[in-house]
Amino acid sequence: MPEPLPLESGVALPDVTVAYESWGTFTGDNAVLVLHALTGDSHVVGPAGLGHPTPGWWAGIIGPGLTIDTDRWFVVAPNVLGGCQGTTGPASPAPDGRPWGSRFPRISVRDQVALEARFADLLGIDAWACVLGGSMGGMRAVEWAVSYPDRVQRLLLLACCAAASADQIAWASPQLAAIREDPNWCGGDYHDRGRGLGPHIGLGVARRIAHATYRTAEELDTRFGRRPQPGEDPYDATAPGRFAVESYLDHHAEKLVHRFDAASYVALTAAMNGHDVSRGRGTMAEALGRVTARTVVAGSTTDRLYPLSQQEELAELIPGAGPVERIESPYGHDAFLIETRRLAEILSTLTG
Ligand SMILES: CC(=O)SCCNC(=O)CCNC(=O)[C@H](O)C(C)(C)COP(=O)(O)OP(=O)(O)OC[C@H]1O[C@@H](n2cnc3c(N)ncnc32)[C@H](O)[C@@H]1OP(=O)(O)O
Ligand SMILES: N[C@@H](CCO)C(=O)O
Repeated sequence: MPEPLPLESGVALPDVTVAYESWGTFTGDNAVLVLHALTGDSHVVGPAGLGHPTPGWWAGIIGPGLTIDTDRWFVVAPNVLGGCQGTTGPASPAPDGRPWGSRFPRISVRDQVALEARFADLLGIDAWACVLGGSMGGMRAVEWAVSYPDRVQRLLLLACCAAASADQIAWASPQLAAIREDPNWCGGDYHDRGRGLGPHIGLGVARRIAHATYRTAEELDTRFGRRPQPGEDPYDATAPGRFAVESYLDHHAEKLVHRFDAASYVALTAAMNGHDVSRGRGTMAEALGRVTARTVVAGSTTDRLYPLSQQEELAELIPGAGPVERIESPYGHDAFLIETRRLAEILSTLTG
């Protein structure tokens, strides 16, 4: 970006880069903005590989002939400000050439959206035909519709909230502590210490905590029960092995540690904690009353982290939004990534 980005904190962030992916052709009124979740990225469509750590997280929904048909829509997925997939974040070089590290300024969901609005300006997109996102992506989507009502024509809010709750901040708290108390955190200035010398243990602990909140007690019980991980014995007195569910969480921790930066995890989690679309805008009803987009709100019936009551609040206070579209799923919060058939059904009411 040619100009520094003024942040809510009063700091101006220089040399901001936005990395993004897009599919389809822009015809002036067909742009769809897809906003990823905490550890997601711009890779919404396509296989893993070629620099992409995970396969596209909505590959079954977006593409030629699919629900968001890229023969019709121009789909844009930017990587978030503060993340680690190409858009400026704590691991990016500051103007002095060294990683920002602890010097990376505090950012908010509003700052992330302000950058995305500038990015839209650069692409020549005055208004999005649709903005959609789940979880942290949903926080940005609702912030977009409140900050720039005339730039959002349709809105899909998935598994998200109008303001982070005390419960969500509480779950984030041990995750942040695990990273910051890892001796390799080094106050946030570990990026130039060399590969393998970051706070990987802390990030892994954070992911284990988070991943358990993304799923449900019932699913974990049904799927893993009290089974030991094959070849391991949790009752071995000298070298206790793991239960299968522990091994499962270890696996998700290890995968994240290999693809994600701990300082981004901290910066993004802090931004999510600060999310409150009504901050400085009167009551929640007044803030959400600014939305003019045709809106659909959807949530998972078993989401214990972003409970359906949060989506009910959004649906109730956003003018014209119908009742919440319920995603009946055993998968809790992660339903917005897994239940693609139901998601396609919900999306087609907006983009079909
Ligand atoms: C909107 C966004 O952009 S969000 C970002 C999306 N991507 C991610 O978050 C990546 C991390 N993954 C996840 O969060 C979830 O796996 C999802 C939501 C993407 C998919 O969920 P599911 O399909 O239900 O996958 P699930 O949670 O069962 O995990 C499967 C993995 O666990 C492994 N696993 C299952 N049981 C065990 C066990 N007992 N021990 C070790 N590993 C295990 C599987 O082998 C599989 O490994 P792989 O992913 O390396 O192939
Ligand atoms: N699996 C998702 C869940 C958070 O919404 C992520 O890692 O971003």
